[in-house]
Amino acid sequence: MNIGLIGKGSIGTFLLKKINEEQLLPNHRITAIFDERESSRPTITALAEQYRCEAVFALKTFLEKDLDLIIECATIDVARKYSRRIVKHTNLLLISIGVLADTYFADELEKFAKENGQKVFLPSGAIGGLDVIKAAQVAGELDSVTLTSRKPAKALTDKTLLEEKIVFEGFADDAIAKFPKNANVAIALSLAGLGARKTNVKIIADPIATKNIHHIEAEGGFGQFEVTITNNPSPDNAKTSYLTALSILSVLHSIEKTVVINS
Ligand SMILES: NC(=O)C1=CN([C@@H]2O[C@H](COP(=O)(O)OP(=O)(O)OC[C@H]3O[C@@H](n4cnc5c(N)ncnc54)[C@H](OP(=O)(O)O)[C@@H]3O)[C@@H](O)[C@H]2O)C=CC1
Ligand SMILES: O=C([O-])CC(=O)C(=O)O
Repeated sequence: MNIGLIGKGSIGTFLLKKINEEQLLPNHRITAIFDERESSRPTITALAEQYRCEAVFALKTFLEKDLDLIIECATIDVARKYSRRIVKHTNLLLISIGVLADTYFADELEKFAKENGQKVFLPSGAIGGLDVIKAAQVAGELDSVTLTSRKPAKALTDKTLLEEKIVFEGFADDAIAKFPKNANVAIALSLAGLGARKTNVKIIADPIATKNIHHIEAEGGFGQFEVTITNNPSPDNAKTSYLTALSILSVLHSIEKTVVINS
């Protein structure tokens, strides 16, 4: 598969290393990196040279490339800006899943993808248990879902905290509006289950925590479910759990398989 990449941060550079340098997924290769900002030219050019792919500075050129999939690992704003045009040309993997909290945008993206025979892949990111939530929801056997995220205080606030503080309590769509770099998991959970207006979220800034801990509780006709994941942070971005990038590799790994385990 020829892959196009948007985002050269902790996830983007990890993918370049694993896929192009280490060839962890022999059937996949990142063939182009895209960034139209003038200020990014030197970095994108250097990365393209290092990882033997092409640096592309115009969206039109990027979309004309022979790409089977474009991976967005940048920001919600980037996802909002480019996704709808991307799915008119090729498949899209979104990691800034929070963009889909805007239901008008999400419906339009789905419509454009469908009309053009493309898929939108949403990895499980920094959480697990979406298989359970999806299975419970498919026949309406899911009544409540709550996510409690505990992150190092400095990932969530500029203020110095001496003790832990609940910085958000409410629904998932408000969580992502307030914490666009920390609550993508809340929207992934919403999409798997009850939607962003019915998924409860609590975010705790913890001055002692060094890991990103997500606790999911759900119940309904299926039974009760609880899972806690204690994520190591990415080496280059403490806000982002390392598992997020691994979950993208996992989607790529499954994409061409004949026997696929649901996740
Ligand atoms: N779904 C999930 O479970 C999770 C999702 N995420 C989300 O994944 C995304 C990527 O995370 P991560 O790699 O850690 O973030 P980083 O901040 O490390 O990297 C983001 C990259 O996007 C680049 N970028 C910003 N604007 C543009 C633009 N207009 N065009 C092209 N590139 C751009 C940035 O470049 P520059 O620095 O030069 O501006 C940077 O290289 C984020 O949105 C994050 O919130 C994170 C964790 C979990
Ligand atoms: O990486 C994490 O632990 C969660 C995160 O930032 C997000 O969902 O945006």
